[in-house]
Amino acid sequence: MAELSFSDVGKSFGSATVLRDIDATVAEGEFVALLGPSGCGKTTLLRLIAGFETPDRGEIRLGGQTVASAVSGRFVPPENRNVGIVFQSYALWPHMDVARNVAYPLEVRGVPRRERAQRVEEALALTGLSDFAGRAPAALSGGQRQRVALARCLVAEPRAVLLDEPLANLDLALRASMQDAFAAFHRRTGATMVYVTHDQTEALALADRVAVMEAGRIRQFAAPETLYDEPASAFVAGFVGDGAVLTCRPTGPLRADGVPIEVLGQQIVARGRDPHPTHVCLRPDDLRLTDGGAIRARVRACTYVGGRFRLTLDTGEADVVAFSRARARIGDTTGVALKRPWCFRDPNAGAVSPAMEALTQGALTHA
Ligand SMILES: Nc1ncnc2c1ncn2[C@@H]1O[C@H](COP(=O)(O)OP(=O)(O)OP(=O)(O)O)[C@@H](O)[C@H]1O
Repeated sequence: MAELSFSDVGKSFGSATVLRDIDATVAEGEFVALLGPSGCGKTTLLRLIAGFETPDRGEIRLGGQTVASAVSGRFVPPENRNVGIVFQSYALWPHMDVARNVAYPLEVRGVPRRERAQRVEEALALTGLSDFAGRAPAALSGGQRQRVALARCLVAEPRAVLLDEPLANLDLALRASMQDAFAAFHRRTGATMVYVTHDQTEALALADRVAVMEAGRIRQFAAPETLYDEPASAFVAGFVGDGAVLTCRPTGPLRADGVPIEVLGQQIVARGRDPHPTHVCLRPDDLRLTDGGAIRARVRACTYVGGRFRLTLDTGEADVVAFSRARARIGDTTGVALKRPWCFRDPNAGAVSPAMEALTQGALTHA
């Protein structure tokens, strides 16, 4: 397995730039998800790694070797990259049984029969398919077919495994059990994996780190808990996790315990590192429903989410989301208090005004 890195990679189709400024490194053995809305460039990035597309800018390296470079013009074709790919469509041979499907990449390479049999057996065991070796793909469930595709990819001992929405065709229950299967597969093989999805639950559940993409750019590349607790932009805050993203304004210098801000008419000390935050991310857990809460909000929606209720609350200024143990009636009014939400400066916010600079000067000296 191998490290994968991108430096300043860009890609256009005609006049449309679909990837820009891609600078990232996937460590050897790391499980990374590419997450973003439809059309943000996830599949194109995957195709660049596989060698189905060439970059217009920058360089891609795999295991210390440059596999594509717009600078030197070097390009290693897909068949020489030793990268495994699992598509959502499985792409199995219908006339071959499971074992033969898995053996196929080794047959093509001329691997001797005995070694082939042993490697196929191992791959089937790793994916929990040992009992299905003699079955035809048509006699398998969607999840089992996907595992055959995974075994076939694994048997070739690729330097990296690329997965393009591999669970998109499966029903919800199967998706959950396949997520467990992918996680187990990753633990046992230590494979470097890049997993494309537009399903944030899947990305956050599976990946060591998630690259959140928007309009051809990686907006934040971090561990799931960092994306959730400390989003770097309004886009990431809104795209990952539940809750609301509101504008805020700093009310004083950065302190050791956080940033004084005003949001929803309240002065609070939020979590944060930027002295000039523009936005605050209110996760449901950042809100406390209490009669004494200074913010008055009207219940707009109440849905049961297993063990508790998810409330959408209209504060008059913006809608926020909170959890409640008790069911609430639509139209009821409740008090809301803010805990310590995360605040940040959105990269699109532009320069800090001199007035704002003056207000927030003296960072830490007043802490
Ligand atoms: N071969 C191509 N020629 C022209 N445009 C393309 C080509 N391939 C992709 N695009 C465009 O590039 C953009 C990114 O596409 P891509 O498939 O990478 O997005 P995605 O994030 O994987 O989307 P989805 O989640 O819908 O699969 C889209 O606007 C798409 O229309």
